[in-house]
Amino acid sequence: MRASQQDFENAMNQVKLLKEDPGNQVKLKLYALTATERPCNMPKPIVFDFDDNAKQDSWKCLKLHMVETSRQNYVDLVSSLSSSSEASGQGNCGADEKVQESKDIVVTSEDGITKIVFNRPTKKNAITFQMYQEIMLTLKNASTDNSVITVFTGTGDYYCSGNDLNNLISATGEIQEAQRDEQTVLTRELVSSFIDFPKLLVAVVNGPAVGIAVTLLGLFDAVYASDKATFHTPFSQLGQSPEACSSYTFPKIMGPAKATEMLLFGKKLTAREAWAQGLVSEVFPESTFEKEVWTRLKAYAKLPPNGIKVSKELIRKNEKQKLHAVNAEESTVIQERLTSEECTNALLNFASRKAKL
Ligand SMILES: CCCCC/C=C/CC(=O)SCCNC(=O)CCNC(=O)[C@H](O)C(C)(C)COP(=O)(O)OP(=O)(O)OC[C@H]1O[C@@H](n2cnc3c(N)ncnc32)[C@H](O)[C@@H]1OP(=O)(O)O
Repeated sequence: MRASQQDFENAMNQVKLLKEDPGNQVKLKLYALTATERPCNMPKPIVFDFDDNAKQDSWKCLKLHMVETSRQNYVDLVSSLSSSSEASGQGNCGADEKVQESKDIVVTSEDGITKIVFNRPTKKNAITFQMYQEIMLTLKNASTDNSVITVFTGTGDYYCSGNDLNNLISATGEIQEAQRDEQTVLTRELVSSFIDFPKLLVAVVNGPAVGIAVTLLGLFDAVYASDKATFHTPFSQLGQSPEACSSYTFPKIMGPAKATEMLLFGKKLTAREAWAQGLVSEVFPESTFEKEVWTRLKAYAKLPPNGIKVSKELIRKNEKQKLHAVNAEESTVIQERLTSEECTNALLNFASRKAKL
């Protein structure tokens, strides 16, 4: 069946909704296929010297055939573009239905950069169970979308205050036993998705970072920090133990003695101290932080993506197995810690507002 005028008009509208630019070659082809729809001032071709009526009829017939064929070709081409755009859109985090809808994790994709924003400023961007799920889904999508770099950052004055300590506490202020397992499983799965993430992963640390928001940084490829950022892992104060492979990555990055200060004593580092210890790639003055970092990232995102991907793979591949083993081991300890009296008291104290860092 030939494409109707309506099919053709629908296809013209569909082109405007394509998620990806089809490129100049395709655009030219689409333009050419609409030529028969546009008025043409060129004289009609006189091939044979038949009488005028016969020429008119034959021209009308030819024109109708050209119009129908062009319409059909146009509709077919747009249809193939739409389906390939949808297929790649499934891996496009910006286009993902759930992630797009979330208010606490905001995802955008532009200039080759997938930006994942902790967006819960009234709670200092603390990570809820729902946010754990959304981050994992976003990373999964970002690993196959068109972006070159994936960036985490925060809204408001904090980068992220870590795990939401209310994840385990009921509305009446009691520890919810059933949530302990969920917390352990989610933490392990989240960390796994960072270990396996194949593309460049960059943290733009706009303000204080606490707990798991800090430990995960050991799995990033680059960490840019504002000079008002701080880095704090108060596990001992919370009766907890390190996660996100930090029991392995931190001693490796900064040496065991400095890692002990952070992970065991809960020493809070300034951005410059974190840089001096190798956890942060570069520190920027707060006044120029956003501008400088995003200009730089946009330039990096123009680098050939496949070269970057294989280079990251080379740097990380020998560590992956070890990191997964560490993740598993840390999860076992976290599970134990969550049932400990020390941790229970710390969580209840936080819930009753007796404790703050
Ligand atoms: C529990 C199992 C964990 C397993 C996985 C392990 C994960 C590791 C971690 O990440 S542990 C979490 C570490 N984070 C913390 O301990 C931070 C706790 N928060 C604070 O100490 C303070 O809120 C602060 C220092 C981050 C900020 O203090 P400030 O005085 O500037 O602001 P408020 O305290 O008034 O905070 C504003 C509101 O935000 C809520 N909030 C902040 N952080 C968290 C958090 N991590 N979890 C839950 N809620 C948080 C805070 O309670 C305020 O809420 P309110 O306005 O309703 O009172």
